[in-house]
Amino acid sequence: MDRTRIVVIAALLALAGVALPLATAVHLAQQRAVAAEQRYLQQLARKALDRAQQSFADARSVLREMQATPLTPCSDAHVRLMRALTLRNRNTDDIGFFNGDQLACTSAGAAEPGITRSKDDFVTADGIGVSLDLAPQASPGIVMVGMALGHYKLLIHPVRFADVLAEPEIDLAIALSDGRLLGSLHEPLPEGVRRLLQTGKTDQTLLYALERDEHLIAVAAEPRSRVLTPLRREMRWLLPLGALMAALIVAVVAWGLRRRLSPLGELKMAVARREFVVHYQPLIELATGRCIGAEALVRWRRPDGSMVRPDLFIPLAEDSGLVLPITDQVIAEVVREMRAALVSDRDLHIAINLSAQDIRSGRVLAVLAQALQGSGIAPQQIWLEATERGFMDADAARATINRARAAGHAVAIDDFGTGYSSLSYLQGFALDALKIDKSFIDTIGAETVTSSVTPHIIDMAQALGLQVVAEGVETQAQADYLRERGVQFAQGWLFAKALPAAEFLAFARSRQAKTQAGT
Ligand SMILES: Nc1nc2c(ncn2[C@@H]2O[C@H](COP(=O)(O)O[C@H]3[C@@H](O)[C@H](n4cnc5c(=O)[nH]c(N)nc54)O[C@@H]3COP(=O)(O)O)[C@@H](O)[C@H]2O)c(=O)[nH]1
Repeated sequence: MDRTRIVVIAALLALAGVALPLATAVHLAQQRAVAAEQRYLQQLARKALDRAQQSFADARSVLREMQATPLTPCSDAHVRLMRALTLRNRNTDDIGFFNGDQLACTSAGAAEPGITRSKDDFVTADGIGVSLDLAPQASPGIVMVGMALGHYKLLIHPVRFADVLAEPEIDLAIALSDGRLLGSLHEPLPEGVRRLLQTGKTDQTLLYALERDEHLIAVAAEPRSRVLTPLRREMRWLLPLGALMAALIVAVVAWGLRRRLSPLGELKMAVARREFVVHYQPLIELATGRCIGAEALVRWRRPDGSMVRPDLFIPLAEDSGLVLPITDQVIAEVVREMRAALVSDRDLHIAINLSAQDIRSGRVLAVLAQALQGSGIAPQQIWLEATERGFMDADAARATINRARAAGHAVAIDDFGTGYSSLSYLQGFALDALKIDKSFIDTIGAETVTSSVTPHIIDMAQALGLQVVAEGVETQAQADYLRERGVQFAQGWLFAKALPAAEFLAFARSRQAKTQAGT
């Protein structure tokens, strides 16, 4: 994935990371505010139902007391008792005694003649007859609820059934289970609440709670706009929390982006995606001009097709330990690309660069053995190169070199002369070849201080029985000089740069053809 795509994805993630917690905070605040209001309405509805049940219970006990009195109906004492009970009981507004269906007297005294008893709308399980919407002749314009037992009927003002302390915007109402209104806190009752009592449903503008018992339904309702107050309260703490979460997500995204776009992050991804390719720099036998093999040189091919030179990422790969999987990928590529050529030409070899860590751990040998298994490539056809840095841990290096050679590989010391090791130090290691660094080859023919070192390195290497490879040969004069001094092999731009597999194989074939033709 290229940098632009990564940045775009990170920006989208950051945007989502801001939007999501903020939207969640608002949504949560809304839910909590609605739930809080709902709970409050539920409490009010419960209280209203309790209040209505209390009204019924009080009425029932007054009626029973009157039923039980031995006083002569409508006598002074009887009327006094009815008045006393009316005054004492705040759920009773008037009591009447009926002779047959004619009202004989009330708590106010003898009744006007001709007032007949109205019919009950329903009878409770304990025999109390309830009549709604009574219009007593004694108090015109007022609608009352009547409750009757035997000869007695008492009147209750409807507001007593829902007489609960609540804010003015809240509507409280009590109805019979069939929806007929018994009483409400405010008059007139809004249409939405009336519909709610009758159908159990209403529009979205109301927030409400219902409570029921066997006979009654209590409703508490308020306009949905009232939620704004608790909503603001919830937002005061949830929004900062959402903002904090958003900031955290943005910080994590920014951190991830920095990591991902850091050179190490990019290299890790490259390893995971196996973005490494191998080029092959031909190795020439100076005496014959024949191509006897190649050095495998890794390149990092970025998703946009650009190639990154190894000296730009190998040091980071070595510092981070990523060089180990990179070596593994180089081995796999060499086997995949060179298998056929190596099997058909047993004189051909490929040299693979090992890092200091590969040499120290020695695990690369198992990886190599497994890659070669069944490939038909002879271990002798794979040379291993290590720089002087790989020899710092002498015991580990010695063990790895010995195991590599025992497996059949030739081992060369690379970039010789650039480190601190001397030829005598190298005597302690069983090596096959020494590659003289380009910086020494560059001095050939030039009158520099280090010019005299190059023939000395060649002589000492030969004395130690090592094959000598000259690196970075760029001129024919250098090649001639090296051949005259007995250096067997050379590589460098004089012959060819590092080439992709197919080009290298074509180069090797044409070189073979030329040497066979004797040119
Ligand atoms: N651990 C591993 N290290 C590796 C691997 N592949 C490469 N490397 C190391 O990276 C360094 C740079 O390599 P590269 O850019 O490929 O350069 C090589 C040649 O292209 C260059 N060269 C060869 N001939 C000439 C020449 O005539 N002139 C000139 N200016 N440059 C030339 O030299 C590099 C080869 O170096 P060496 O390995 O020392 O033979 C380099 O240190 C590589 O070792 C890998 O797979 N693993």
